[in-house]
Amino acid sequence: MKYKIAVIPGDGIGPEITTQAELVLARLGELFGHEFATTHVLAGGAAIDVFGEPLPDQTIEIAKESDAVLLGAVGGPKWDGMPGHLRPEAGLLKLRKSLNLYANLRPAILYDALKEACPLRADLVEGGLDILVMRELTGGIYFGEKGRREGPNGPEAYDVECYSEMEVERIARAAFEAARNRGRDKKVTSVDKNNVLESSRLWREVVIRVAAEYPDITLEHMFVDNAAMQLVRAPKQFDVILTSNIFGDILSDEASMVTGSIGMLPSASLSSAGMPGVYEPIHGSAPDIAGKDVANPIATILSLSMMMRHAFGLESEAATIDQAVKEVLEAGWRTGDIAKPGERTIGTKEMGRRIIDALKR
Ligand SMILES: NC(=O)C1=CN([C@@H]2O[C@H](COP(=O)(O)OP(=O)(O)OC[C@H]3O[C@@H](n4cnc5c(N)ncnc54)[C@H](O)[C@@H]3O)[C@@H](O)[C@H]2O)C=CC1
Ligand SMILES: CC(C)CC(=O)C(=O)O
Ligand SMILES: [Mg+2]
Repeated sequence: MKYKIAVIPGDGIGPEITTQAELVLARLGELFGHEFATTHVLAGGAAIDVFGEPLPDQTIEIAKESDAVLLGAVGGPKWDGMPGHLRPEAGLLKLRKSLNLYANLRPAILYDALKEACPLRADLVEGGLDILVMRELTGGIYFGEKGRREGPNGPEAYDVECYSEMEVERIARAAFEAARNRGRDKKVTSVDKNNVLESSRLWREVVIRVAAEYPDITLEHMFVDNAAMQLVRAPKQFDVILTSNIFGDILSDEASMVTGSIGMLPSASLSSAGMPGVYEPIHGSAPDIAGKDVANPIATILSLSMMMRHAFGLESEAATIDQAVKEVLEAGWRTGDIAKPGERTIGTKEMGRRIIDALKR
């Protein structure tokens, strides 16, 4: 079978990690007899350099014609001085909006072999961790009205947090469905700031309404400040965390570190309108380590596993990737971000090669 995949390497470590993921994809295709046909397109700083804008129409068109999109990361100091709407990050937001990718699934799993990379006390993560952050991705403050103006005390700036009932309803439904299908604690923790924000009060009302359709799922509510604390105090209490765009962005970075490193967390950004999903690591372009062959490619490789499952329904192929990653970690191979002090480390390319060698049908 042929699958069309648009690849957006992006900036910084983006090209290094997507290269490894593409090599995994090629080997997986050989093993299972699929043709994964990739087309490279530009977004982010790389697109600004060529086209003068962070998301050219051509990239959106090719993405829309594809079955799935694999993305590295965008952004970097070279483009930091650009006006907001022309920055690399604006291209990523536009891509998410253009494809209506309102549901961002960020699974934070602590692998057995990485227990020691978790900075928390061993008893807090005994038995492992498997949290799904369900982040709303096309609404909220990242997309609200923004601007500069003259205020009573001089120049000021504003960004508006706004959610419609429809936006909350569909992401809540995605979270309850996920909690049901995961078959774990069947619990959704909705994270908001309902004690202060009107948008959070609407969020909570809608979530409670949707919860009535899921009597088998336990719903609890938590303020975001408490959630940030609870994630390091007692992370095992979480099954599915349902939250807004900005809160999910922040909490998923925190959750990633609880599982060892931000270099481990994949994501799937999905729509329900027949658009292709975008599969990408949750981390950024890491300019501090770009071009040094030290970035961990596992988050990107695990994003491919999510692509196999969510875009193509290829469960065995997804399990093959997951198993290969597990075996390589169990064999003790580590990039710098998941290594103990003084432990021998391998680079991006070698980690990719070892995962490819471990792929077995
Ligand atoms: N999805 C995307 O394209 C995202 C883009 N960004 C952009 O990335 C740039 C850098 O942002 P930061 O705040 O530094 O976040 P970042 O996630 O790029 O890096 C944070 C820290 O984690 C490390 N790190 C990240 N990924 C790693 C990996 N795979 N292996 C090992 N270490 C890794 C970095 O070296 C850095 O020390 C900015 O321009 C930002 O706007 C940030 C987040 C997401
Ligand atoms: C441009 C940012 C919103 C990207 C980001 O930090 C993320 O999606 O995690
Ligand atoms: Mg982020």
